[in-house]
Amino acid sequence: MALTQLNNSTCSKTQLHSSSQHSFLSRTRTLPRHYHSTFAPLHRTQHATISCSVAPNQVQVPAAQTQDPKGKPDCYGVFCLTYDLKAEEETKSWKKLINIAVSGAAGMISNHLLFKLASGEVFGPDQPIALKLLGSERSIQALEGVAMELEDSLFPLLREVVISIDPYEVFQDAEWALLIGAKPRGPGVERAALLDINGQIFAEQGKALNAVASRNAKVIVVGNPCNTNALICLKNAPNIPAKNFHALTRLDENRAKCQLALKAGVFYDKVSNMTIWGNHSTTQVPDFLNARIDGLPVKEVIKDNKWLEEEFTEKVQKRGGVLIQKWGRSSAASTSVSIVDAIRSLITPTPEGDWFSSGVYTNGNPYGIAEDIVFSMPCRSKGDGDYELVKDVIFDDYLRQKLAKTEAELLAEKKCVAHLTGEGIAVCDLPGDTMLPGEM
Ligand SMILES: NC(=O)C1=CN([C@@H]2O[C@H](COP(=O)(O)OP(=O)(O)OC[C@H]3O[C@@H](n4cnc5c(N)ncnc54)[C@H](OP(=O)(O)O)[C@@H]3O)[C@@H](O)[C@H]2O)C=CC1
Ligand SMILES: O=C([O-])CC(=O)C(=O)O
Repeated sequence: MALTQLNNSTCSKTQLHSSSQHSFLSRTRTLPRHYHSTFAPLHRTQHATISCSVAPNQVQVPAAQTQDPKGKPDCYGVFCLTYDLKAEEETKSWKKLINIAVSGAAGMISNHLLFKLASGEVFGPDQPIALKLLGSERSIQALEGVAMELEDSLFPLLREVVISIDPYEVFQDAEWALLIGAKPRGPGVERAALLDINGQIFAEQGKALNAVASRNAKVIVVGNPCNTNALICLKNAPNIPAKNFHALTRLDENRAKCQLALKAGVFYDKVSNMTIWGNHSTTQVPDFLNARIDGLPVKEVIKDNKWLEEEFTEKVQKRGGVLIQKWGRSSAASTSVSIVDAIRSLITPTPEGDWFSSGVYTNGNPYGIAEDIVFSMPCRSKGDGDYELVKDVIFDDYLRQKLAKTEAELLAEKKCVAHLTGEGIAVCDLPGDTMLPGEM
C-alpha cells in the first residue's frame, strides 16, 4: 500500500493516551455506557476501548489524533490511518464493509481465527471487514497484543479494529457475532455450575446483541456448552430471529469425515452428507446411516457395522478429550478452521445433494426432535446467510435411540438454565454420563 501523509486527522477519540511502547495506540477508560445484566459475571467497573479504522484514499498522521465530540472511540493503532491503496481500482469493486464481532478474542481459537478473517479467506477477496474484539479486564493487555499483531500483518481488507470489554460497544451493528469466550471447566467445577457461569455470559451477550447488533445478525456460539449457551443467547435476543443462532458442531462433522475417510482409505473430500445430530458433547451422534463415501452410502463402503456403531461413534464423540490429553489444551487451530467452514457454508450455496451440520433452534423441525432447544441437524444454504433443514434423511432404530439420548441431555441442560432463559426456576438434574468433548 502507498502511504501519503495528510495534515489533518479523522481518527476521533475520547481521552486518548499514547502507549509508551506503541505510539499509535490510543485508549479510553470510562464507566460503561450500558450494563443490563443482573448477573455480573465479569468485573465491569470500567470499560477499556482501543480501536481503529481505515478509510481509503487518505492518509493521516497518528500524532494528529483529535477528540471525538460524541465520545465514540472507533480505531486502534494503524487502523486510525487513512491511506491510498496501490490497487485503488480494485478497491472500487469492493463490497460494503461488514462488522464482525468476536468474543474471547484473546483466546487460543481466536488467535487462529482472526487472521483467517482478516486475510479474506472467509468472506472473500473483495469483502472489507471491521473486527470488533471483545475481551475482559483479565485479557485487555493480551487483546492489545492481538491488535498489534493484526496491525503488523498488513491486511488490506482489514479496515477497522476495535477492542473493548463492553459487549454493547463490540456488538454495535454487528452482522456476524462469533461467540468464543467462555470459562473452561476446571477441576472440581460441577457441570451444572459451568452451565450457570457460562450461561450468565451468554445471557448478557444475548441482551447486548438484542440491543445493538444488526437485526439480521448471524451468531455462531463456540464457547461451551455451546448448544445451551446458544439457546440462552437467542432467548435473550428476541429482536434477532432465533434461526440466526448457531452452535458450532462443524468441528465434529470434520472429525467424523476424517475418520470415515481413514477407514475407507479415501481422501476426505470423498465423504459427504455428514450429519452430527444433537449436542456438542459425548452424546453427539455422527450419522453414518445417511453419510456417503464417493456418493455411496457409508454402509456399502465400510461393511463393518460394529466399527461404525462403536469405534467410529466413540472416536468422534471423544476426539476433543483425546486431543486435550495429547496437547494439554483443547483444539484451537482445527476449531478455527471449522468456524471458517461454518461461515462459508452459510455464505456460499451448498453443493447439490450435500449438506452441512449446525446446531440450530428446533422450531418446526421435520425429525420429531423436541422443540425449543438448540440441536445439531443437517442444513443446506442458498449462500444468503440463511439455511433450511434437509428433509430427505432416513432413520433406523439405532439412530433413533442415539438421538433420544442426546435430546434428553439437551432437555436436562435447558432445565438447568431456566433462570437465564426467562422460563422460571432452574432445576438441574443432568444425566451422569454426559460430558463436553473435552472431558473424559
Ligand atoms: N464448539 C466447539 O467445537 C469447540 C468449543 N470450544 C470452546 O471454545 C471456548 C474457547 O476456547 P479457547 O479459545 O481454546 O479458550 P481460551 O481459554 O484460550 O480462551 C477463552 C477465552 O474465554 C474468555 N472467558 C470468558 N469468561 C471467562 C471466565 N469466566 N474465565 C476464564 N476465561 C473466560 C477469556 O477471555 P476474556 O478474559 O477476554 O473474556 C479467554 O480468553 C471454550 O469454551 C471451549 O470449550 C473449544 C473447541 C471446540
Ligand atoms: O471441551 C472442549 O473445550 C473441547 C471441545 O469442545 C472439542 O474439542 O470439541
